[in-house]
Amino acid sequence: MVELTSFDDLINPRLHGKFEPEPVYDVPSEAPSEKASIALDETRTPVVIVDNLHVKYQVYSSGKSVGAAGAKRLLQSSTRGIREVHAVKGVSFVAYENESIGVIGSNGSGKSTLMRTITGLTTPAEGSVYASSRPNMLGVGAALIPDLSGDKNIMLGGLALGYNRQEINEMREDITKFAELEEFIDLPMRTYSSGMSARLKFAIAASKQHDILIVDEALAVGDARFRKRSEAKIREIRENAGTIFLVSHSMNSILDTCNRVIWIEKGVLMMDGDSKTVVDAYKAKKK
Ligand SMILES: Nc1ncnc2c1ncn2[C@@H]1O[C@H](COP(=O)(O)OP(=O)(O)OP(=O)(O)O)[C@@H](O)[C@H]1O
Repeated sequence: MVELTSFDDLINPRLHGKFEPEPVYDVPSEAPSEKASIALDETRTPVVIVDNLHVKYQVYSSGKSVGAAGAKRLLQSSTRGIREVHAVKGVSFVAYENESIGVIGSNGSGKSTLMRTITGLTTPAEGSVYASSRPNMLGVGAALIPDLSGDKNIMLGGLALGYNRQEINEMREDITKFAELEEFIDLPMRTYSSGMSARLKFAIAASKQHDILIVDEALAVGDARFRKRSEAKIREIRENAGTIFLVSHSMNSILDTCNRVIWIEKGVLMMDGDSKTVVDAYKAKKK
């Protein structure tokens, strides 16, 4: 059984000489809701534990999310016009090593919010997320620069993933090949079609072996053929002892790639089980 540790420990272990199994987040609410008890399978290695997770957004009624300036205004006189969106409502589950978990649900059901909270990008209102290592969202988009060539962007993306120059030089041919951009790799990325950029981003991000990887559908774009190859790559990452979450509206992708599915509707966990059972139940409900 692995020791579950907090993000703080992962970020700077030297600051945490003594191991204290703190949750990634633990924000007690004034009136805690009844906690669902989590059943752990003792025979397998848990890598992510989501315990009674609630996520809320504060939004202006204009639809804008409340940023730093908005939060300041919240402290001032009128708070009218601010609405709360309760995007994830008491979700609990345990993900184990080597699982490939599909995350499905209607538009706006809370899938991306749940994934962002697992990676630590979004703070929960209540509940906890525990992880054995830092979960990574597949994507290096933010690190890339459109005016630079695909090749230079491989270097940038690789550095963003933590590789050194020599390692990137050894990988660049494989990445270029996987992205099918051999003839275009010296051209600026802004001249690429959206499919070509998506392929390059996927190829760079997937070059790293992630222990816990989250793939949001929006990133797994490209044409049908590339989609098949990216699915195969996802399976390969999984086989190398990784755990993968795949958010998708394509039930075929989910059935081809995942051995377990979590179905969320309006922020509530509807079903968690083997892919076919959950996808069938979801399809039946959607009819
Ligand atoms: N940054 C944000 N600020 C305010 N509300 C948000 C924010 N992000 C998401 N929401 C709201 O939270 C709810 C869940 O959204 P989320 O994006 O997690 O759903 P989703 O299941 O991923 O949707 P889709 O399938 O359409 O991508 C929605 O009501 C959405 O409007």
